Amino acid sequence: MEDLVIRMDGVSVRRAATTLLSDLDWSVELDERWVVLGPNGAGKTTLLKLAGAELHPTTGTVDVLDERMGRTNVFELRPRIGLCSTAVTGRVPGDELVRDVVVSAGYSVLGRWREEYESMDTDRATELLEAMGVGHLADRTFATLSEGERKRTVLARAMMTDPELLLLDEPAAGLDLGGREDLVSRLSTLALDPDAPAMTLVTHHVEEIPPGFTHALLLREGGVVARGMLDDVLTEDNLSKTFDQDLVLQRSGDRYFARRRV
Ligand SMILES: Nc1ncnc2c1ncn2[C@@H]1O[C@H](COP(=O)(O)OP(=O)(O)OP(=O)(O)O)[C@@H](O)[C@H]1O
Repeated sequence: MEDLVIRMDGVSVRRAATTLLSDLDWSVELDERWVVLGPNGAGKTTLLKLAGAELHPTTGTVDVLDERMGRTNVFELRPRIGLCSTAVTGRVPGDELVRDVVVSAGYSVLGRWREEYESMDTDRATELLEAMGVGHLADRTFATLSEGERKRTVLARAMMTDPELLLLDEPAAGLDLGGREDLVSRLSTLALDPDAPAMTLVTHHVEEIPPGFTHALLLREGGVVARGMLDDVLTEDNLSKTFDQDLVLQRSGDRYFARRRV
């Protein structure tokens, strides 16, 4: 697969009579940063679960980091993938120290299980928390953090294992305007770093696309509306089809804004 980090061929996911994803082809290269955009129920989280080796397709093939789903040991594969989602945030025990939330990722656990971690690991966790602007909160418990601080902590955790692929499921959901802008800016710094892993970010909002993201996949009802380079794919026409609304799309510098045409 050479530089391909994710490759999906003819992928469908079905549950009883419901089709969550239908005949999807998609691939992500090492240096690409993808945004997956679509309305509620479009299949975005299902797609991310396939990429995160948490779900097998009903039909078709999924290769992640050169491993074929169904033929590989997912427990060996998952530490190579950084996952940042509300589901992960929700699984963190409230009494866990913020530094331990990050450092425990290196041991593939949530919830402190060792009295002492290696000091190299604790140093790296502290560095990552500082890079996310929450270094000063390292000795607080997770339950005492604001939503924005929790998201930044879980992002630091996702980076702890030095992943080859970073998957972000609605990282800005639930944040206030300042929190969203802070996160978009930190994700932009990461996206523009040539040493950062390949990234895929799921969102409902074009305003949340961090500058530096290169590609977009637009999903609607489990199918692809458009896919390719961000500038080519993110058009008024494609966005209106995706969200089934007559939308106006504006670009200001390297950010996008959308609203309904009145
Ligand atoms: N186990 C299941 N059985 C039946 N339907 C399911 C199952 N899991 C998900 N779905 C349905 O599949 C569709 C796609 O779900 P998915 O969570 O991937 O969408 P999404 O694009 O991430 O949505 P949202 O933006 O609301 O998070 C939804 O309509 C959902 O109700």
